[in-house]
Amino acid sequence: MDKKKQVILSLRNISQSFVVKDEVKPAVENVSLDVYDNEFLVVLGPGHCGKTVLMNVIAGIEKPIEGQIFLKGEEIHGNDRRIGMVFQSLNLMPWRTVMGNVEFGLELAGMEKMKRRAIAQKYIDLVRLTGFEHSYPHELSGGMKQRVGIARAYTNNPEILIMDEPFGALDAQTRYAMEEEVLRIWKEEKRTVIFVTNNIEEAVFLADRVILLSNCPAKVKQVYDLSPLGRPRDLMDPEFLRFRTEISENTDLAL
Ligand SMILES: Nc1ncnc2c1ncn2[C@@H]1O[C@H](COP(=O)(O)OP(=O)(O)OP(=O)(O)O)[C@@H](O)[C@H]1O
Repeated sequence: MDKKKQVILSLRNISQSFVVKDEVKPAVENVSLDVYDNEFLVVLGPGHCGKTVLMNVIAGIEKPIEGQIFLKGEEIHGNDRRIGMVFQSLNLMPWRTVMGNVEFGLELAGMEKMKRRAIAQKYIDLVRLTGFEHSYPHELSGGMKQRVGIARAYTNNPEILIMDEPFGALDAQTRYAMEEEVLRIWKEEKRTVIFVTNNIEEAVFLADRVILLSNCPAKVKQVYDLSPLGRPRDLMDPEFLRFRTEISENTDLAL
């Protein structure tokens, strides 16, 4: 069987809701999906549709009111270290250097210094921050901070990496550059990536498959297989534009 098509993560009937001023407000409704090993999956949806809530549920930060999550066929409950996360607001520790931030997870896990430094250095090199090991977050540009966040996540050696709108706060040029970078890193250091965005072009540029979510509460509206596009992708290619238009016409407007 094609290795790419092995299911690594399954969501079954995931629902999440919150009580706001005595009213139950659903945020995610009955989401079921399979994620394949090593694929680049993009979860696309309008603003405030429930994307972050869904990612928090997968990462075990929130417990869903209904549904099950299976990792490699076994049900998981809550946080699992095989699932890592890169946030838009990176939560870098300003008092720690790039190295200090990247090695933090391994330090917490009690790994001795030489060993954890070697692993952290590998990922600092991978994200092309070699030479900035001793810099502090305030000395870095937005794109460089994202690189630190990516290196930190990889250093913890997750099998699945969730990236929740990592480039939402970047200017357009840096964003394009980081999209290329994230694909380069994914090709060099294969992991399953679940990348969240509300940007259709970004989704079509990056994804093996796009999961299109509806407006809040988030439901799976459609799944698009973009493998016919091949890689690298050209934003002006007629097939690229056809997918972009098709997804755009099917996307709910953010309320
Ligand atoms: N802890 C909470 N309590 C109450 N409501 C919440 C909570 N967390 C999320 N929500 C609500 O759930 C809905 C979905 O939020 P979520 O952050 O998942 O959206 P999103 O799709 O990630 O949006 P964006 O693209 O703007 O980041 C929103 O209406 C939000 O206000």
